[in-house]
Amino acid sequence: MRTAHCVDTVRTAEAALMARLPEGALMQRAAAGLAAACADLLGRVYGVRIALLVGSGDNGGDALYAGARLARRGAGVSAVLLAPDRTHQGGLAALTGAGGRIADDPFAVLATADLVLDGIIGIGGRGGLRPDAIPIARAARGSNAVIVAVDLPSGTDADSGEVTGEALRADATVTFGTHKPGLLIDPAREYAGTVRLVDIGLDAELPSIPAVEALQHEDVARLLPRPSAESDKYRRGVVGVVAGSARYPGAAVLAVAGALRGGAGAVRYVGPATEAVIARFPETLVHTGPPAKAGRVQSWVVGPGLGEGIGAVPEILASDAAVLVDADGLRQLDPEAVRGRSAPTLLTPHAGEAAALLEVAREEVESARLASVRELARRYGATVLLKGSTTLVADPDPSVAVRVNPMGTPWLATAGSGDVLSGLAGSLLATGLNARDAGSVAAYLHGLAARRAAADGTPITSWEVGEGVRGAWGACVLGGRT
Ligand SMILES: NC(=O)C1=CN([C@@H]2O[C@H](COP(=O)(O)OP(=O)(O)OC[C@H]3O[C@@H](n4cnc5c(N)ncnc54)[C@H](O)[C@@H]3O)[C@@H](O)[C@H]2O)[C@@H](O)CC1
Ligand SMILES: [K+]
Repeated sequence: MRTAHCVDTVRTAEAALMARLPEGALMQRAAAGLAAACADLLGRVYGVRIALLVGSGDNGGDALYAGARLARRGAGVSAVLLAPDRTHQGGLAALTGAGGRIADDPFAVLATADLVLDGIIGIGGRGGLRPDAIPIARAARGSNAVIVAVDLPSGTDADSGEVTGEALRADATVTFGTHKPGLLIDPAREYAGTVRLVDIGLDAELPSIPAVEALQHEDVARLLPRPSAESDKYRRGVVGVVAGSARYPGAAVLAVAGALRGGAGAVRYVGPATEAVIARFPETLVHTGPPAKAGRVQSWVVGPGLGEGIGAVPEILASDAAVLVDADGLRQLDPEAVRGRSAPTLLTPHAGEAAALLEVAREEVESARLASVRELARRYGATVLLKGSTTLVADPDPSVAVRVNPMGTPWLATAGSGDVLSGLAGSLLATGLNARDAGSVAAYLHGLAARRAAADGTPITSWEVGEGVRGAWGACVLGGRT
């Protein structure tokens, strides 16, 4: 599991750790890790030209001490001081003592740099880059240098992943002690490049429940259902899929495709697309009457491609099975009906659907994904999976870590991929996973299946994503054993 903590938590943990260490020790650990990561990225240090962008706080201090270490190993290091009268004095002395210098002409230094260390602002920053930093950040980005962000890309918000002004896009970020939520959540995540975590001994001081967490192969392997010797198809769980319409029969087929690969012992399909479903998946149990008469299920998936046929939603919400509501099913969703449920409920909107539920503009959801998913979970008293480039899964209890899916790929932005995801997550619900685990494991398998299918750089279809779930499942189980 990769975990991320918010700034306040990091500050408290750092204070507790610093109280037990000699002064400056923590910054030295950070700088040593940062310098080592730069050396790794560059492949060599001697003769390399490095520009440090140094702001007014300790983030700049980290850059200066790392620069000093690299200068001692033969790099030519120049510091661009953005706030010369408030520069970290110890760091500056270390740099000049090691042969580094202060840049007279920042633009000339940046034009020839091989590597730029962005130490403008770290966790103490508020808002985007200030006007004086913007031309310098643009010159860095316009150069041929590799840009390494210190702790986080300057101008991005550590806690939320929001980018309110201009920020400096990095090729890599070296972060200290723990990930920050913004490094895992778009839009800030896109600015971070490859993220490396430097251990500065903070773990023991951090709370065990992070703000945000991301599953890895072994976590998924641990959560995946496994049938036992006594299992029969009913004990493995039955998932009911209420999807599709005369206009969108394919949504039913794709949701069933996902449901068949999520570990449930049987899939019931209820709706008007029985012929299309049976033609592809003869193993499906089909029913054309109301869902309540379809037979026992442990979970329902309702919504994909329903069009105007959303009349089944209240009936399904009134059942005592776990319920996943997606797509058209999210229209006119009654918060009271959702709140009143005792069985798990998972809502799976994309940004547009989430915006409609929250009655805000889509852009507002996209720019503040973490706040939006938390607000939806709070309002509906349900688990919410907000789809997108970094899919988030929030529990209605705000003290529970929000899961962020690290396995997305832009290739998943293709018609029908959400239908596969909802079937898959609903199937995992039927096997007994709670809503947060079912949603986050489904998003992970779905993303991994898409990545594997698109590994040769060619576009993929939602059908292929469904087909790829088995391979993704296997990769997690095999990877999880190591
Ligand atoms: N606290 C600690 O023990 C450690 C901190 N470390 C480093 O210290 C950083 C935090 O240092 P600070 O608390 O000094 O804060 P920062 O260095 O992140 O920045 C704070 C300074 O930037 C200014 N500022 C705020 N928003 C700005 C903006 N938009 N544009 C320009 N300037 C802005 C503030 O006025 C303040 O002077 C971490 O991100 C990390 O890099 C590491 O050395 C590890 C140990
Ligand atoms: K930074």
